[in-house]
Amino acid sequence: EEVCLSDSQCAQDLSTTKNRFLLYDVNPPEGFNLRRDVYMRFAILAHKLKLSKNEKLKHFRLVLPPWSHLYHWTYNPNPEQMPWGLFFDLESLKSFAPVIEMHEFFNAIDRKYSVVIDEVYILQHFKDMFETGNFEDRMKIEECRAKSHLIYFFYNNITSKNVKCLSYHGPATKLSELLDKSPAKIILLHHAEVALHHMFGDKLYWQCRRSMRFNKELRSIAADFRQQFLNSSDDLDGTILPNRWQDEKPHRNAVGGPYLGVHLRRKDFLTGRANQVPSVENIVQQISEKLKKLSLSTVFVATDASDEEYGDIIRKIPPEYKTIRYTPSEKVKTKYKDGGIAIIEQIICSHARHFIGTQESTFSFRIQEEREIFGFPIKSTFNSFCREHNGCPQPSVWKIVY
Ligand SMILES: C[C@@H]1O[C@H](OP(=O)(O)OP(=O)(O)OC[C@H]2O[C@@H](n3cnc4c(=O)[nH]c(N)nc43)[C@H](O)[C@@H]2O)[C@@H](O)[C@H](O)[C@@H]1O
Repeated sequence: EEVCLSDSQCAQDLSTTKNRFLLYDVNPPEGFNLRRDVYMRFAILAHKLKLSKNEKLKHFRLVLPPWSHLYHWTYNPNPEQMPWGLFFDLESLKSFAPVIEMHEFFNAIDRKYSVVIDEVYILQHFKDMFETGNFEDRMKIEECRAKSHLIYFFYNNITSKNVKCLSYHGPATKLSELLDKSPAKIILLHHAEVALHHMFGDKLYWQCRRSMRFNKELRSIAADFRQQFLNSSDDLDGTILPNRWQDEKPHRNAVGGPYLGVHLRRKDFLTGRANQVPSVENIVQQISEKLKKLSLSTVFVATDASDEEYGDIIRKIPPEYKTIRYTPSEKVKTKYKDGGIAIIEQIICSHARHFIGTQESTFSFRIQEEREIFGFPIKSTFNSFCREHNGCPQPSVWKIVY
């Protein structure tokens, strides 16, 4: 089903008159791992549209917004549009929902030099939602409240003459009502993060999540690093998964490599959430206690901390413990950039015997989900560093469901 063998054949398949295209974009300052969550809301919508009996809805393709100008990433020299296939296993994504890369969309509509989007909807919250306490699912075209400068994925050959603001409250799947009424072939939803999950944490949610496998080369770079520096391999750690996510079965017998994995979110969290992030001394103390308790001697640190702060951590860790951080080669840096490096660090944390993350960081949440897929004991996964003075709230336990 839906297999095309060459680019031109794929483009031909996509350009059939029945096909419609749904594009979406997210609030610019949002980071990579929140964007992954927004993807799931829309992949689940696309999955449901494909199963629909309604001729107007069943031929929708969800166009993946290229990665560009991310607030947390450094670019050298100029930001470019990176496709999803650089970070994820595209075949795996496509086996859950009818998604296509932006370049597949360009080929399909055969308007390479200028793309006109039929209808653009900028999603916004209802103004009165919190005042009136009306949290019913609803949508209504209203005046635009925020001045939104549309950037169209940083392409200068995409435009639209038809831009409206849509006040919205409800799950992304409710947008099928809008898509059903609209005659448009190409629709863009901006501020897509306003639309919520259809159902957070149910079977469909986890199917979608399991289909989000990382690109094979990134997985293999992480595996080599684990093997070389952490004495960790899927064989020994009990983290072998079937080739296809569809063949995964419920299990909870993963052991993990002989190291503690930690995620220390610093940078903008140091200022934006100053009362939440512990000091280096405090972190070192929590790591040392945990290593001792688990009889481990190695900690792998995933972090966006400066070299200076990381150096401080290394200096303060007691000498009987080894601290390891992933340092990418020039080749990895050039090809995968900040996004790929962060993913490699996430994969390494996902394979640790025990994990401690940063409170309220979606980067840490995604690692927790990955560990649920690998089948780790709950206790080894849902842990956050305690705050300096403000107690020790722990993350919600969202168990995998099959
Ligand atoms: C303040 C908020 O923070 C939220 O961040 P949060 O949930 O941690 O999760 P992310 O959005 O993924 O974190 C921001 C970015 O920082 C880098 N980063 C964070 N931790 C690490 C790490 O351990 N290693 C490496 N290599 N890179 C890291 C990475 O590029 C990541 O995508 C944002 O999503 C929101 O949009 C908002 O900005």
